[in-house]
Amino acid sequence: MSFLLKAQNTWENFAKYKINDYAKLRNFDFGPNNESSVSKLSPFITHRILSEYELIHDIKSKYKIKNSTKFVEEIFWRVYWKGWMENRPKVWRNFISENNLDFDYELYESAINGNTELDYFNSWVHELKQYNYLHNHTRMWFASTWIFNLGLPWQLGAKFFFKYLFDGDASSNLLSWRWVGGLQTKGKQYLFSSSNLRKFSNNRFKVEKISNQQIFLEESNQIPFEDEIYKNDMDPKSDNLIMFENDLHLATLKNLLPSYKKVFIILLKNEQRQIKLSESVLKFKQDLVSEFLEQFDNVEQIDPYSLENNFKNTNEIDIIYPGVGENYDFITEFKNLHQKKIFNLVRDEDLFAWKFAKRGFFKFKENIPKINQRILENFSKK
Ligand SMILES: Cc1cc2nc3c(=O)[nH]c(=O)nc-3n(C[C@H](O)[C@H](O)[C@H](O)COP(=O)(O)OP(=O)(O)OC[C@H]3O[C@@H](n4cnc5c(N)ncnc54)[C@H](O)[C@@H]3O)c2cc1C
Repeated sequence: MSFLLKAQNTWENFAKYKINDYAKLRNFDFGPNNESSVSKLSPFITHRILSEYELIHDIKSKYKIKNSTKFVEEIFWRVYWKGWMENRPKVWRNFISENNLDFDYELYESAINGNTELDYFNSWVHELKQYNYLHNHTRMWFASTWIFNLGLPWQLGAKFFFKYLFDGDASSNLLSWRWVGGLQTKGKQYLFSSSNLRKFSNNRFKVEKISNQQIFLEESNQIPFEDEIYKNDMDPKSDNLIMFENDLHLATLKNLLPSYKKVFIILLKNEQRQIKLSESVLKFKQDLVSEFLEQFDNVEQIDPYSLENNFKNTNEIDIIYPGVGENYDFITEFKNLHQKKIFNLVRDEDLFAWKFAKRGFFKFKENIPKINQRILENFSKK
């Protein structure tokens, strides 16, 4: 079965049979081999096999689901994190350039190998490596244990997640780790109790006491707002287009791509990444790209190293804007090295929603009805 079909089936099944219980059950992690209360759509949403906005549209117009507030809100957490990062891309740049971390290397090694004294933590490490996924509550417990119990740098935890998650995403991952650590909502750390762990793991993890160290993370530099991104739109400006594996949204790209002379897809290799990915994640990404390629005659995957050669005689290139993260860093470096002009194509719904993500989620949430309205308007034009 194709990934697109698998994604659509998973979504349909969830929307028809599970979304009603989502608010009640979403915090329970019943374990990787048990029926899940959450959608497990994140690997697809992260690569835009399904888009956040089409899910919202389906909920409102196709399935007409009434009891969906909590699920819609969670989808909007993703949109909010994306927007927050677009408004403050320096957070990503600081994260990538922070290489002088002071930590206990032996403890770090035992953490990433699942050999610590904490059985529950070890089991999450093995689960992450085996399934390339963790439930949201488990991600919160994991990050809290990593930072406050083991005393390891949050940046290394975020990189460890990137390496193994099929849904690894610059904004959701980084900002969630910062949120757990108390950097995102200043002074508000995420700590959990043994009773919380016992209840929401459905009695799988029974621990006497969760011990934490007194750790207070601080950020020395101010993080300025940036607004360059809002100068973009979705209109083609050149004859050639570059896209990346984290936006393969067939429904909205199928009309756009044939209008280009040539479209190139780039999937970065580990040598070109600041954060190295596991073989399984790279393979998953490659499989998604290969499936996408089959849909078009003028789309070709190219080796990132051959970019210079392919664009020897071209100065202007459009890209499907991949968001703050490794892909955008790569293309920015290429642009600067070879003096190219790059035009970012950014979707209207993204631009519309992101501008509300300058402060906390609760301010953003007040604007969800406006964003929903915009989604419905845009879908009715298509
Ligand atoms: C430390 C930490 C790291 C994380 N790293 C990532 C990451 O790299 N990529 C990623 O997509 N999510 C990340 N999340 C958010 C969240 O855990 C996952 O999106 C969710 O668990 C995916 O499972 P699901 O699709 O079954 O979620 P569901 O509960 O079914 O939610 C549906 C969709 O809503 C979005 N969503 C739900 N909860 C959140 C949330 N808290 N923040 C942002 N979006 C959310 C996702 O797109 C998800 O697929 C992280 C959370 C934490 C605490």
